[in-house]
Amino acid sequence: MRSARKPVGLSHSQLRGITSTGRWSSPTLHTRPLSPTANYTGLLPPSLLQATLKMPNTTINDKHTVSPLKGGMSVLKSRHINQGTSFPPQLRTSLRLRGLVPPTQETLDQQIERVITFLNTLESPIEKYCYLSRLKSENVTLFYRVVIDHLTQITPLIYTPVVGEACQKFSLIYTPGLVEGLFLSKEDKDHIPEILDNWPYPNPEICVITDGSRILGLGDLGVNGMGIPIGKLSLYIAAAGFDPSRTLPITLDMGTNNDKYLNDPLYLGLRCRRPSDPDFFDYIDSVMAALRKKWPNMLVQFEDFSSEHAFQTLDRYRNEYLCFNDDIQGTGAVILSGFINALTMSGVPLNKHRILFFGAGSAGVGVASQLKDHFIKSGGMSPEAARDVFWLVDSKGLVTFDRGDKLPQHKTLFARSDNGGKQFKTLADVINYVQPTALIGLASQGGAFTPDIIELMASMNDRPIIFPLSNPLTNAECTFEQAMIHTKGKVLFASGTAFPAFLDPYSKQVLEPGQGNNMYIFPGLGRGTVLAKAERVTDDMVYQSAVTLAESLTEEERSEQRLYPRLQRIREISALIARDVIHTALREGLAHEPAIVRMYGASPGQPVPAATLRDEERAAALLTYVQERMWNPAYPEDFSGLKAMM
Ligand SMILES: NC(=O)C1=CN([C@@H]2O[C@H](COP(=O)(O)OP(=O)(O)OC[C@H]3O[C@@H](n4cnc5c(N)ncnc54)[C@H](OP(=O)(O)O)[C@@H]3O)[C@@H](O)[C@H]2O)C=CC1
Ligand SMILES: CC(=O)C(=O)O
Ligand SMILES: [Mg+2]
Repeated sequence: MRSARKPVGLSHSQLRGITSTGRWSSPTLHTRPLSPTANYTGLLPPSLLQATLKMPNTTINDKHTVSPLKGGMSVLKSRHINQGTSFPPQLRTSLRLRGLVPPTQETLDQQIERVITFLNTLESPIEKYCYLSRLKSENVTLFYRVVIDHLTQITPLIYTPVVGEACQKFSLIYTPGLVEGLFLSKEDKDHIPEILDNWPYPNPEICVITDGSRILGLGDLGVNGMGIPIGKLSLYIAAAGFDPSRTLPITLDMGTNNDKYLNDPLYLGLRCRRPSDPDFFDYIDSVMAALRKKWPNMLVQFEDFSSEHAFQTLDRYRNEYLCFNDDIQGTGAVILSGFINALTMSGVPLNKHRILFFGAGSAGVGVASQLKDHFIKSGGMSPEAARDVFWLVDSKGLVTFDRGDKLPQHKTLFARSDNGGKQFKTLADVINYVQPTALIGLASQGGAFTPDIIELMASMNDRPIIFPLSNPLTNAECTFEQAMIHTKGKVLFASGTAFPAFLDPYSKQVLEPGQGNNMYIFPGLGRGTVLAKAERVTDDMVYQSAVTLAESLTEEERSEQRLYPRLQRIREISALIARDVIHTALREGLAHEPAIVRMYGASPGQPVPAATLRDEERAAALLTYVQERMWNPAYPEDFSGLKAMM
């Protein structure tokens, strides 16, 4: 087996995108099948050769060369195939697994019980995160069954808040051997197609892409931001049934302006500052073009870009590519949805609301824009009157045209000119001036809604709407308990990260706070867009996802004063959102999936009349169509697919 030839299979350039340090790293080994005739000695450090065992269908002999292997370890190391202790006896024989797993055969439920029991013995959230990441890399089916069956326990571990800590420590907890996404370094600008070729799974349907410049409310985390695309895509899979092997997390490594990481010897990203705007757009243009060339139908979700780049990339690509920005549009939709329900409960007519945003970045302006559209569409207000419902506060105070600083374009959408030359610096001053009915926190300033601020809101409103939406938990502007206590139970509340339930001493009810997080929107929005083979993601599709979410509450949920449905229903909700997003695509003539357009008697790209879309039978059939295409984690009963490995 030992070849006299120079190593082939993995050249240095083929490793691009998988290692961002230039150091040898075992994830490189997942990039493409290793050549059975190659000698990898010298190409890989001996300690890392062990990691080649992770490669399906390969093993290493004692001379450090790679040879094909059927069954055995290759099965256990294939995360999409591995069943561990669930493999039945006859399969253990044909797959040569006997002795490699403990003799007891377990059901998936028993495996889940072990995972949860062990998870509960771990103390720190980050240990739990690492354990779950490892589990996902070893057995995808078990991992997602655990997530789906224990959503309220697991979501905070794989998403906000713990994903925030995981990102901050990404370089520290990085595990060689775990390939969860692609790193596209700006130094690799001339190798982007080659890096995309390295991705081991064919035809991704959806990618979440970040440049790590504004991760949750934690700022510029550089390449450590990778935890966010991974976490978001885990929710796409769990909540909307995307096939795990067809999701692609991407982190653009364009350097970081965070000195802490630039000086951290363990930091895994480029050690340089972020590029100028022309260089940023030049690079991201190349990435977008390469993505479309390789995977023309893939939906791209932009995530956690610094605010100006978030708006600029959305404007630049939204009509040309199938894409959306989750922080602007997904957040806009989820908060509009909670707001629609809060409006009813507040008893204040739509046109009497005065809404104050604490934070004027991508999320703040994204939400304000979505609410404004609703005030126009549903409230019959003129664009000018709807615009006047909103006030923005940023780090310099109330955003006004005559404040003296140059406003970025997105702030001009809601900057005030009716302030009579007066400027307001503190939040309390602004509240006293605006007299808001709703206070929305999207400024990443943990604790900014002090008892005084909350009481001020309560003094002005029978049912103040207070949404501390910043993430992770440490950045929330106030807790549910504080909001309840300081409004004497009157608050209409939603937070970005989930807070525990609270026994309201006034109503004696145990109340669960709403979670106003875009995770209620993006899975269904993405599912609908991809299933419809939509040409692009339109404002109407985003708006519809908000309306569907708002209408999805059951009577019981409404009687519990919820603004959002129970998280446990998220798959059901995502299917409804996907169905209604497809309807919108059909109405707009943007759907191209033949099977779907045929259901409505149309051809691809042909608008379907609103009356046809109201047909309840077709709507029910479309919902079934969506549900039947949701990936459901379960071990196969038919093992013929494994024949090749026997
Ligand atoms: N619940 C959810 O689903 C979502 C929550 N978020 C959360 O929202 C937060 C903001 O995100 P995003 O808008 O994208 O971030 P940005 O960085 O784009 O915006 C942050 C805004 O907060 C303002 N700000 C900063 N410090 C203060 C201060 N002391 N007083 C008042 N305003 C201040 C900034 O002001 P300036 O412009 O002057 O710098 C800026 O306008 C994050 O915590 C994020 O996690 C985001 C998306 C979804
Ligand atoms: C939830 C989310 O997208 C954020 O905090 O950025
Ligand atoms: Mg985000």
